[in-house]
Amino acid sequence: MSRSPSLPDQPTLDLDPEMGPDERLAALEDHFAEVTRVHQELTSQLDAARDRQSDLREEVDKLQRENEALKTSSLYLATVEEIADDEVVLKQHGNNQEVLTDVSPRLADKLEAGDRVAINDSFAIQTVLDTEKDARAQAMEIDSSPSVTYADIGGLDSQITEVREAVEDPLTNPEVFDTVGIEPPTGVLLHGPPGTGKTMLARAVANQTDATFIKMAGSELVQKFIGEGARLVRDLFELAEERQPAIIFIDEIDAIASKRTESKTSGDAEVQRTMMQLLSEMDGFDQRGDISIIAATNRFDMLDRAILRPGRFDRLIEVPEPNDEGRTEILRIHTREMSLDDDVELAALADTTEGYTGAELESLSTEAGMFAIRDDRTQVRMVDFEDAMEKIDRDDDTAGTPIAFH
Ligand SMILES: Nc1ncnc2c1ncn2[C@@H]1O[C@H](COP(=O)(O)OP(=O)(O)OP(=O)(O)O)[C@@H](O)[C@H]1O
Repeated sequence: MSRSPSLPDQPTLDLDPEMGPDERLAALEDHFAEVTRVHQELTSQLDAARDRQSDLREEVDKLQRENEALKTSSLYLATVEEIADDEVVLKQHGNNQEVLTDVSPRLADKLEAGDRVAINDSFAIQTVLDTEKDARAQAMEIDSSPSVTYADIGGLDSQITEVREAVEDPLTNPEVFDTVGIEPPTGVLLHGPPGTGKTMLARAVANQTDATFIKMAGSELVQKFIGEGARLVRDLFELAEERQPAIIFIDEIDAIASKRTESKTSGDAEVQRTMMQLLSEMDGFDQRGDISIIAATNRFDMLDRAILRPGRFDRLIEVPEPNDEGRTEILRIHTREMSLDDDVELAALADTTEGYTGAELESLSTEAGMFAIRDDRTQVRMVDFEDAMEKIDRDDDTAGTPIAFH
C-alpha cells in the first residue's frame, strides 16, 4: 500500500488591531492567495485519491472474479491412504485410481490416513472434508436417550433375559466377567421375521444402560452410499467410541454380509469391502471399552458364516413371531392408552391373530381405533377389532402377500 500524502496545513489569518487599512488589505490578500493555494492542493490530492480508488475498485473486481472462478471449478473427492513427509497417496473416489501427490505444508500437519479430501484436476488437495458433516450424519441414526423400555416389549421375555446377559451385564457389570475369567460376548445377532421387535430390543437395552443408540441400516450402506460403505463402517465405530457408552445397531446386516455370490461385479466387491471393514473393526473390538454391538437380520439363512465366528457375532438370539400368550401381551401394550369397551377380550383377539407379528398387532390396534372414530365413538369395541382384521385381510389379499402392512 502506498502511503497517503499528508494534508496541507490550514492557513491562518492574523490581523493586528494596530494595522492600518493598507496593511490589513495586504494581509487579507496574502491570506486569500494562501487559501487558494491550499484549495488547489487539496483538489489535486482529491483527484489523485479518486483515481486510486477507481484503480483499487478494478483490482477488487478482478480478485472477486478470480475467487468465484476458483470456487466454482469442480473438485474431485479422494481418500488419503498414506502420508510420507511432503507426499501423500490418494485414492480417488469413483474410479479408485491411486496417485502420489505433493501436499502443501499448510495441510500436511492436518492430514491423517483415512481423511476425505477435495482435489483439483492436478490432484492437488484443496480442502480436507469434515466427515461429521457428510454421509456420516445421513447414514446413521443417533439417539442419545432412547425411550423404549423392556416393559414396552411383549412376548419376548426369554429374549430380553438373553440380551440383558449378553449386552447389559458387560456394560454395567464388567468385573463379573473378569472375576469369572471369561470374555463377554462381542456381538449379538438378533434374527427373526420383520416386525417382531428386534430394533425395540436394541433400543431398550440402550435405554436401560444409559447408552447412546447408534443405528445404521446395512441396505442403505450398499444402496445409498455407494463407494462409502467401508468408510462409514469405520466412522460408525469411531462415533461409538466418541459417544460411549454406546450401542451400535446394524439393521439388515444380511445386506453387507451375505454368502458370497458367484458373480464378480464391482457392486459385490464393494459389499465385500464393507463386510471386511466390519469384521476388522469387530476383531479389534475388545480394546474399545463401553461399546456393544447388536445386529439384526430376517435373512439368517443368507448370512456369510464368517461373521458368526467367535469374537464376532457370537451370540445368536432368535426373535420369532409371538405365540398366543405373546400376542395377548403385545395387544395389552398397544391398547393400554386406548379407551376400550368392556366387551374387548384381548386373549380372544390373540387366538384369532395367529401369525401376526408385533408390528401387525400394533397396526391392528390403531386400525380398530380408527373404526371407533369413524363411528363417532370414544370407546373401542370388539367389533372394531373384527372390522380392522377384515380390512387388513382384504388389504393383504390385494397386496398378494399373507400379512404385510408394515
Ligand atoms: N414384541 C413386541 N412388543 C411390542 N411391540 C412390538 C413388538 N414387536 C414389534 N412391535 C411393534 O412394531 C414396531 C416395529 O418393530 P421393530 O422395528 O422392533 O421390529 P424389527 O423386528 O426390528 O423389524 P425389522 O426387521 O422390519 O426391522 C415397533 O415399533 C412396535 O411398535
